[in-house]
Amino acid sequence: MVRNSRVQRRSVKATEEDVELQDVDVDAKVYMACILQGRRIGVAYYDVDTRQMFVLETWEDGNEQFPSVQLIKYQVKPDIIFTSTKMDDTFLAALKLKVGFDHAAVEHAEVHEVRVLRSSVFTYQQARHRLAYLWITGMDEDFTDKERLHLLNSFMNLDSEMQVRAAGGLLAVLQQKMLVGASDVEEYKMTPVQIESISELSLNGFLNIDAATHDALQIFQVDKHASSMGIGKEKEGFSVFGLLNKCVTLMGRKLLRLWFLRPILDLDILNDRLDTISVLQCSQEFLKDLQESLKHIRDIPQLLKKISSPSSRTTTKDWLMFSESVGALINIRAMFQVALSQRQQSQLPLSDLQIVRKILSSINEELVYIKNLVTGVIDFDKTSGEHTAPRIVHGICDELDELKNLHEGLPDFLDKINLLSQLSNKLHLSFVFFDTDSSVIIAGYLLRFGVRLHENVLECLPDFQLAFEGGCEDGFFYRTSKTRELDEVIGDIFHKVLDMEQAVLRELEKRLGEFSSTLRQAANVAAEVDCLTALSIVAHEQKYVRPVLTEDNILVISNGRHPLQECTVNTFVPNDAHITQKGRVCVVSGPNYSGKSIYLKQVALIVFLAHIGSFVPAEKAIVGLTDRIFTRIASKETMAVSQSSFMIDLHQIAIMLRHATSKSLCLIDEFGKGTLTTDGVGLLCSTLKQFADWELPPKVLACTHFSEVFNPKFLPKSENLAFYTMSILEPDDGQQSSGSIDDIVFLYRLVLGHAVPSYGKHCDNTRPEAAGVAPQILVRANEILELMTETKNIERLDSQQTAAKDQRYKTFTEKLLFWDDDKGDTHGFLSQVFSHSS
Ligand SMILES: Nc1ncnc2c1ncn2[C@@H]1O[C@H](COP(=O)(O)OP(=O)(O)OP(=O)(O)O)[C@@H](O)[C@H]1O
Repeated sequence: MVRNSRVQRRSVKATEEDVELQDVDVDAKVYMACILQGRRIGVAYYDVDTRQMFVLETWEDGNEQFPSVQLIKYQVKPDIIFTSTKMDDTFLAALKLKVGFDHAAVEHAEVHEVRVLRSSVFTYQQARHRLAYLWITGMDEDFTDKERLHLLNSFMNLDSEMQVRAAGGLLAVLQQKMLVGASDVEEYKMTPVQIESISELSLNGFLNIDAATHDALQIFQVDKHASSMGIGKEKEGFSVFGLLNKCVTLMGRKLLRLWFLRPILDLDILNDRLDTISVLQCSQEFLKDLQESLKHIRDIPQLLKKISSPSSRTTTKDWLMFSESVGALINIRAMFQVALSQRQQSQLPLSDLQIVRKILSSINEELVYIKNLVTGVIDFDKTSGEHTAPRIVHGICDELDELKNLHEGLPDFLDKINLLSQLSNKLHLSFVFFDTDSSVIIAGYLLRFGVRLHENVLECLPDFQLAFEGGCEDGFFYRTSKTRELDEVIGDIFHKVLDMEQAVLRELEKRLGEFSSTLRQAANVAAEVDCLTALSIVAHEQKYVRPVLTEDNILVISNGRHPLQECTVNTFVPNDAHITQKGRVCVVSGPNYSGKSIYLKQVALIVFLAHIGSFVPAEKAIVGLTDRIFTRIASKETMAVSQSSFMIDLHQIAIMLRHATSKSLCLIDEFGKGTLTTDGVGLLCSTLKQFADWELPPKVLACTHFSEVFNPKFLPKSENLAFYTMSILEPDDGQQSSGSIDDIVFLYRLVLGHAVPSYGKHCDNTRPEAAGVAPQILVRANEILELMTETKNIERLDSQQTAAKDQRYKTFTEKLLFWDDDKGDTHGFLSQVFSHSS
């Protein structure tokens, strides 16, 4: 019954969409859907031949050609791309662009079609609904909705909104064309076509990191505003981004965020960034000066948008910021020119750096012209306030100058007339001028009398006409032939001046529009300089070193540190990592609190930072290019599918096993502890075995408390497996442990070998105490542990209450034994016994 109603609901939706989807009359090999929201891009594509669907969520950097989209198109080669009606023209143009890496390739590139579908096809709810009822090979017919959703979640992350929306939109088209079936519609069940698999697409050229990994590694951390309701701006909390973000411009911050979101694999670009940091960090003085100049650069693209928009009015402040920004750009160029002339002899010439070339070519003479143009037109001295309309300098237009002179002399002129008129007829009258800004909507010159003119007087003055009375200048205001004459001769000078100034401003804005691409390019270069300056400052302050990036599939770190953790402890113990051909699956054991998780994360963070082009917290690091970092670290509630913590863990492992390649880095932190120990051991050992069986496994770092992993019956020996432990100092063998925290010294040092699993009681005695666990619980835990180790019976725990009860029962039993029914008083005996027991 329930099932039928669902079929009905679905059919209604299908007909609504059919209105538009009917038009999809193409026969293609590769169908793709691509949508954009803010800077997030969602992509899904389906290959008809292999019946595989791929999804991807990525970020764009604001470049109008959308390079990631072009890269995906180049990789996927779609015949048709579907997108939503809500996409803007720039994005549509980017989707339509033919792709190829040189002119000849573009010439010969296949033309693909771009079709726009109603935006509702791409809503998250509809998309998720469609995905939820999708038939994928391997799905059992008996699967419940929940089971199907769980399986789907192991194929793709249902929390990634954009990829879900793109996939849903694409499915609408595919279902319309009967290319794929849905599990809840009978007629589709007849169609044997199913999707073979759904996978997350790895974007060639990028180190792919999902949100869970960002979270686990604390790459970003947003703190809500401190106000109780969380209202207000969010700010970056204690995170790797927060640590490295020493940018001083908004554009720099945005770009650095993008570098963090999309670490790259291009060795040329990465090495160039590293070269730049090497050079810059040598001169702290230069870095300081550079940041001083950068601070004056505002969000140039935003200012340009305001300047070129016909609907928004610019203020003096906008022009001041614009002029200062251009001035600062010119200053930065000058600083590099001076540095270039001084550093010719140095080992790494500045002129070899890409960023220096960009500065010299993008911040060119045109910017000097722009700066002169703006300061030559806008009168920054003559403004009445930052938020008022800008004024124009003298000397731009003769007519405007004349009017301005007249307007400036107007108060004197009116005073003279007033004086004359008062002298001539001794009446309290004056010439006043109202403009439209005044509370009275009247423009022009009026004659003011302190009293209303009598009708007899007005009869003698036929050209006098009462305009109005009162107003802010108390009195009676008349138009006369003389005031009309004044209107005609000098008129509304103020507004004429404003109009003419606006016209000059529009001309200036138009002129600047011609240089908008130069300005944008210069702004992009400034953002890059800001990011590199920030990374150089951090590299110097935190004593990071330059990593060696290599195509070889290895990872060698000497004395690596955790960038965040080292800021929070007095002495941080550095550790090595050595992953080359053998022993790529590293199992790290050790007691609680011995530094296992920190070690895993620090290795991943060093790899991550190297792919941004940053120096890394280590003494030496050779980092092989990595395609993805996977994590099974802290379980986090997910909104897309209601899952238990253990289910989330399983999904993370499933995604890892499905998508990892030899070039991936996988972090597994205590997988299997969220279920029965036996099940957990089984799952962990089989996962590690699966990786160890590869010819060249991914680089795996797994930490665990399960001692079974050392038993070859559970985890067969393999040269791909390597065992490490976090060393601790225990009391000498002969010495009796008091079981206190002081007995163990955590050395936080990774060494080869196994951890003998006798740490339990030490750990139980140490950290839980620190975490506020009551001492009696710890004592009892120790007792149980010891009895279990010695395979003895665990006796009942005696308390005062149980002892009192025991005593009562004992007394009762004794009395019962000595009682003789023939001799005694039965009634008295019973009342005595029951009064005791009650
Ligand atoms: N290399 C190090 N140098 C100094 N202190 C460290 C180091 N590594 C870890 N620590 C300290 O030890 C604490 C615990 O580390 P971590 O969480 O990695 O332990 P763990 O072995 O993973 O514990 P558990 O098994 O309980 O998860 C950290 O919060 C930090 O204060």
